[in-house]
Amino acid sequence: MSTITMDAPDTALGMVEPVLRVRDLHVSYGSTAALHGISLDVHAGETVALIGANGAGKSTTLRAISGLLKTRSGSIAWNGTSIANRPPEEIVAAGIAHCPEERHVWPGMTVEENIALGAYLCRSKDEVRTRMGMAFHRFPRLRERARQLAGTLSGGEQQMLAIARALMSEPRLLMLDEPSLGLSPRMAEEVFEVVRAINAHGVTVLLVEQNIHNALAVASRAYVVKTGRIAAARPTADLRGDPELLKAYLGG
Ligand SMILES: Nc1ncnc2c1ncn2[C@@H]1O[C@H](COP(=O)(O)OP(=O)(O)OP(=O)(O)O)[C@@H](O)[C@H]1O
Repeated sequence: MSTITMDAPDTALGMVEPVLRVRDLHVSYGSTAALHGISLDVHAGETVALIGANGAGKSTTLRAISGLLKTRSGSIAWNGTSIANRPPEEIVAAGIAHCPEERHVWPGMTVEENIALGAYLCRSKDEVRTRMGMAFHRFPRLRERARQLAGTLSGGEQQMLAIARALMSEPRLLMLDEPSLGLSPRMAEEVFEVVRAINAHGVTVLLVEQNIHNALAVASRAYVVKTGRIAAARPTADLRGDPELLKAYLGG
């Protein structure tokens, strides 16, 4: 397996300026290094997956992009502007939303109240109402349960709720961390249908997913993350059609 050189275009998209450009990113938890030079590009309108074993550094990469973790070195550019180490709320305002692995819905609050939490950047009640209407239009199942406590929703519904809340900031890039975690295959398929629909509406998606089948089905390109580094960058069609290649990257 060869390590790719990120300055060389890894697809035909390499000729187009990416909306998100990460270069040589190093991140540590205290004195323990987790990322050892991650580089990746995401282009407008793409769905890109980060795949790899547990502990490879996928979630850490998303957390650094969304400003939840400080970077030690390297760069993160969003539409050509550096966002590395900016406060998370500034990054949300710039158009990047992060739906973390732990869904973090507030169980004692209603569905409606949980969604409204995503609207903290809205300037008026009217704006909140309009975006709430759009959220309920997109997620009719949540509309039916608007007054229900979030803690009473199924795992899949809670995931939809977390996505609906993230969309309240009207992001241009939605980062999803393990959206199918703990869901039944049917529920996971529903969540991925939602992801496809969001992407079809022009939102770029960066996805971390342990379920390789789901990741390769929804994304057009994938980065394989291995011990804090990018081991490969491939169109998902290549990986779908070549189980041996996938095995070589992911180790079985
Ligand atoms: N809060 C933390 N404190 C200390 N080390 C951490 C913390 N979170 C992650 N790590 C370490 O950082 C490395 C990368 O972890 P990360 O969670 O980014 O991996 P991942 O690829 O997302 O895997 P998973 O699917 O298990 O979440 C691992 O060695 C992990 O143990």
